[in-house]
Amino acid sequence: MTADVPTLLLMIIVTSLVTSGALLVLNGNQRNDGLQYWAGGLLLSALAHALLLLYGRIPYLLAIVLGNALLSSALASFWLAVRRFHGLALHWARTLALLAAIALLMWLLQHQFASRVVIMGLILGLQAALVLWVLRQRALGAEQQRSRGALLLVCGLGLIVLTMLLRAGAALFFSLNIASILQSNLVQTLTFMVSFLATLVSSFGFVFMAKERADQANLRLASQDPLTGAANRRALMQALETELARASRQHTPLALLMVDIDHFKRVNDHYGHLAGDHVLRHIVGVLRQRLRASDVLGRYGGEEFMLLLPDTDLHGAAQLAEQLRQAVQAAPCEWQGQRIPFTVSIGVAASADTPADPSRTSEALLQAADQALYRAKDDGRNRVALA
Ligand SMILES: Nc1nc2c(ncn2[C@@H]2O[C@H](COP(=O)(O)OP(=O)(O)OP(=O)(O)O)[C@@H](O)[C@H]2O)c(=O)[nH]1
Repeated sequence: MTADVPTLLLMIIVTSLVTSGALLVLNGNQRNDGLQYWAGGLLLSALAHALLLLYGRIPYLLAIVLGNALLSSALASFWLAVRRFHGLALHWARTLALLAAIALLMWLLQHQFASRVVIMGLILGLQAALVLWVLRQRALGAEQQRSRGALLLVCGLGLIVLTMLLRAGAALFFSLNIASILQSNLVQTLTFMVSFLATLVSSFGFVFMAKERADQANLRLASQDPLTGAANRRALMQALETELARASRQHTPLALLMVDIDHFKRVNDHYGHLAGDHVLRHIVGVLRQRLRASDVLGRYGGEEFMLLLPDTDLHGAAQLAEQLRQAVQAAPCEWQGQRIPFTVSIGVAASADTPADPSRTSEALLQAADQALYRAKDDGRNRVALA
């Protein structure tokens, strides 16, 4: 079964052009995730296939020498896109040297179709394998392991590697029985059919990867306090409900600490609001150093922070609260060469470990910790009070 090669080439050209245009519009000028390199690669691929399609009607130099160099530069552009996506250096000199070498080889092999097929098959296959190599190295990161986009991209690139190596092998060990790039046979049909599919699949994969990254960034923004980087109030409330449900299921205690900076207004009035902001970031750093990975720290509002301590009872939480109070006092904040001493008051509450306990609602726990905090303030500040 064979298909008309010029038709297949046209399909690749149109698909590459449309996808490239869509990517350029989608990307705008804002993002830096390599989409513009991928779009550039698709444009180069469209141009390369157009030149190959014109073989016989335009000079050999344009159709084959430039056509193959552009084909290789399309894959080089995909490689640059993936490197840019992962924040790796872009090796322009190596890329240009490869393209020059391909042009020279194609010129030297003017009358040897089979040799050209073998060499280009090997080069393009290896280039696609190089892109896979970058992805493999990065797959160790947590973000990539779960990425469905990366999986699609790997499938598309894998198809290119396989097809190009099979094409090179077919030309090397069997006769292709054709004399030009535009003639049809099984190998030609498979090559261009799979190239068409691989272009689509890998482009979808790369766009998904960019989208997944943007989604993650949005999720982070939606759950983070922009000033301190701690969880924001919305994320805190969500975590409180989740942890309460877990504590209830597993019959474990859950502690909640309300940490409030004492006389923070004076810090602002005396050192200025920027210094006040710096103190807020500083205290998050001090608190974080003493927490477990499962603890949740967030900014409840203004100069008030909330800490959720899973699997911790009132006694354990009170001990930690006292350590935190002392740590804050012992680590005054440095701001433009000045030391800004400050203290905190902490209210501690915990849900008991019996499922029927009425303190197992978020409102009850919050209210208890809040009341304890106000007692700590009333009793003179810089202290811990238990609910
Ligand atoms: N710099 C800065 N200040 C903030 C921010 N959010 C709230 N504040 C300030 O925090 C101060 C809170 O003041 P108060 O509620 O009177 O509390 P306090 O001065 O800490 O007194 P006590 O809590 O009673 O010890 C106000 O001056 C707010 O302007 C912020 O994001 N940055």
